[in-house]
Amino acid sequence: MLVKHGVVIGLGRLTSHLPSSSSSSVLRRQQFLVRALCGSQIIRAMSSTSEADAESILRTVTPSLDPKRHKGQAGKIAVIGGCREYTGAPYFAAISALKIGADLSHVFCTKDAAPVIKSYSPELIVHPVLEESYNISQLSEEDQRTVQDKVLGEVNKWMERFDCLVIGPGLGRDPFLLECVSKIMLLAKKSNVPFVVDGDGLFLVTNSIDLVNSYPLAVLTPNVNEYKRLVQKVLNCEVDEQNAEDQLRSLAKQIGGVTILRKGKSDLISNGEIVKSVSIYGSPRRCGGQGDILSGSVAVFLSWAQQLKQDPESPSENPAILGCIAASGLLRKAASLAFTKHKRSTLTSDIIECLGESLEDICPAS
Ligand SMILES: NC(=O)C1=CN([C@@H]2O[C@H](COP(=O)(O)OP(=O)(O)OC[C@H]3O[C@@H](n4cnc5c(N)ncnc54)[C@H](OP(=O)(O)O)[C@@H]3O)[C@@H](O)[C@H]2O)[C@@H](O)CC1
Ligand SMILES: Nc1ncnc2c1ncn2[C@@H]1O[C@H](COP(=O)(O)OP(=O)(O)OP(=O)(O)O)[C@@H](O)[C@H]1O
Ligand SMILES: [Mg+2]
Repeated sequence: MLVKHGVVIGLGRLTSHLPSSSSSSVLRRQQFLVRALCGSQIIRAMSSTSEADAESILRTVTPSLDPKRHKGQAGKIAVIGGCREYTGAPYFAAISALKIGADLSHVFCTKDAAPVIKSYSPELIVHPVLEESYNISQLSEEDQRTVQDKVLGEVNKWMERFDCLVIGPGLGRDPFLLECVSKIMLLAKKSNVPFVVDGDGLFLVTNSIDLVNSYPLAVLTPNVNEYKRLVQKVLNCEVDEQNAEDQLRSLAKQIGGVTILRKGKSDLISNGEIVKSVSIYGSPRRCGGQGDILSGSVAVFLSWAQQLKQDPESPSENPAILGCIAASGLLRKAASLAFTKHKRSTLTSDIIECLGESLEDICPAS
């Protein structure tokens, strides 16, 4: 629409110097060419614009609060992330999942990060199971393997209970830890558990693309840096802003049809076939942690969209695409509301506080 307006204004400017009553064939031809050019721009802009109706998708995928449902049916999410440096990111992702309506939210993090994350919230179930190199470097190779098996055993005993994992917020880049996480991805794939890969999970995946290649239940949520690295690695070229939609489609196709949510001024979403955008006005504040809210939210909406799939009346679109659109729309609405209240001091926690009110506005609880 904005592009359309831009073109219409441009047309007015371009033709304003031409006398409207001119009978000169040259002038008439110029006017015709200008209109034809601008007209085709409008058509091109409209046909390439694939803005999703995020509010309507939010209404479709959000389940009603049915008293017959038991704990767990509205979603069990697990975040794999949280290390010495980063405790905020996994907390933001996990608490956002609960605030949107998931029933249970787990965090699998390192031993150092666990007490800190627990102290942020008693609502989260925190497993201090991940290990970093500095803790095991004095061990023999065999003992290191035993530690890794123990970590994987701890995660795997829960795996089938989860509706979706979020892999990467605040994970860090420790090599031993990332090796364990790559094996956690293999376990999730074996159990057909969907996962959202974000933050340092994307660092891991970009260097080992096979971890997600052709897994239809994988969603990648890169920010500007993470996207650049993915494009360079997978497509062997630079990011092309002029052909952003086509490039995203090619990237998702090249990784075997995984869903990619490219974060930015507009969020762009593709599974290698369709491309959708979500451009609802959000917030001009770019404080850290908003991507973590998004990854936790995608996990919840994806799980809800998966449940809907069992209903023959359900929308035919891929649950991962629906989950991404719903999460992006809700985050932007909450960010906008938080900014109205807090202006320059808006923080990620303020946006999390607005998730409930924003969802309520679209899908009232009763
Ligand atoms: N409150 C919290 O706890 C929050 C924690 N957060 C968590 O932070 C982690 C990184 O995510 P981010 O978004 O800062 O990564 P991004 O924009 O690609 O990098 C920016 C620049 O930093 C650099 N760099 C990063 N890590 C590096 C490393 N280990 N060692 C060396 N360089 C490193 C990076 O360099 P490059 O990747 O280009 O080599 C780039 O230049 C991730 O786990 C995220 O979840 C966020 O969610 C926010 C809230
Ligand atoms: N320039 C922008 N204008 C409006 N919204 C934006 C802009 N850039 C990002 N966003 C919104 O903020 C959300 C988070 O994107 P961002 O690029 O900040 O992620 P991130 O860097 O991974 O965040 P985090 O700090 O949590 O790691 C996106 O879903 C998007 O909707
Ligand atoms: Mg991030």
